[in-house]
Amino acid sequence: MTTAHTVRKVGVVGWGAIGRVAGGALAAGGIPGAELVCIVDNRPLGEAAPAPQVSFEQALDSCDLIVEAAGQGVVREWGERVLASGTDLLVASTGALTDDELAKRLLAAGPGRVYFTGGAVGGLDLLQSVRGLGPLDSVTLTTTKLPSTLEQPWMDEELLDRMRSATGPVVVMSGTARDVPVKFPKSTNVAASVALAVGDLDAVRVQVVADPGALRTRHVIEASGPHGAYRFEVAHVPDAANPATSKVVPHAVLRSLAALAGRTGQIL
Ligand SMILES: NC(=O)C1=CN([C@@H]2O[C@H](COP(=O)(O)OP(=O)(O)OC[C@H]3O[C@@H](n4cnc5c(N)ncnc54)[C@H](O)[C@@H]3O)[C@@H](O)[C@H]2O)C=CC1
Ligand SMILES: O=C([O-])CC(=O)C(=O)O
Repeated sequence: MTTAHTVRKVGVVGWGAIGRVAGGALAAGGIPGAELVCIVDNRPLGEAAPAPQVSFEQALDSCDLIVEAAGQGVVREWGERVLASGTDLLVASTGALTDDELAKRLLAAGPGRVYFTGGAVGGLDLLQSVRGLGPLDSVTLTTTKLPSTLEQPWMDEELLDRMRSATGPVVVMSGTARDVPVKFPKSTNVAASVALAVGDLDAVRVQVVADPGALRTRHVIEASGPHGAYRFEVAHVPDAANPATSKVVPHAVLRSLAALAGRTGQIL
């Protein structure tokens, strides 16, 4: 049986390191079955943008899929309205889901559907599959980045000094996937993504490490339980303009869009 496909009309919210690359590829026809219809950003984008810059409300009128590539605040502020308007939402800032109430509301909202991109980490599909065998005993994530990408307004001078003068790795926070993405909102969404796969924010122990030698951003996921042991390690080249974000992330968004547009064979 053949299925009639409609072209997904995509709006990108956030024209930064992720949005520009993902939106640019969409505008160039890189994802069969999906087209870039509009862009939302709180900064003026000028003539060079490949689709009209519109308000969020206008985007909801013209799109059937919104890609969030702007920050956790946008998911908090707009997530439910996107879904209630019947528009699907692909979320990059998964850290917003550490708020249980918001997560419940988003997962219950509709008729639009919410999706999460795997972003900078791999292995989420397998970790999600493992849930079928029962709970894991231990899940850890260690994220190592350049110190400048981890500086936060809540840090005291002593910690900032240690990070800035470090000659080797410095642990800047240890916590759970519930605590960490709130403290590093632009840098540790991956912790929430691992927790989404495992199904438990509190079960995922996270270490955030600042390392002046981290020319590549590393994420190491280790998990074990009665049924097996799992280890996924990535070392990404950071985006040149925004080294907090790994260069691969817009391509993870594009992969998610290809799956949603449903035009290619796909490992889901
Ligand atoms: N799941 C994952 O693995 C990853 C997730 N992220 C998430 O994606 C977000 C975006 O990442 P990048 O593109 O690297 O950031 P970026 O800082 O390069 O770009 C963000 C863009 O969003 C715009 N923006 C911010 N707030 C807005 C608002 N309220 N309304 C409209 N536009 C707004 C900014 O003006 C900017 O153009 C990050 O903040 C982070 O939460 C980032 C990297 C990996
Ligand atoms: O891009 C990365 O490596 C991870 C990142 O910034 C995030 O999870 O927010």
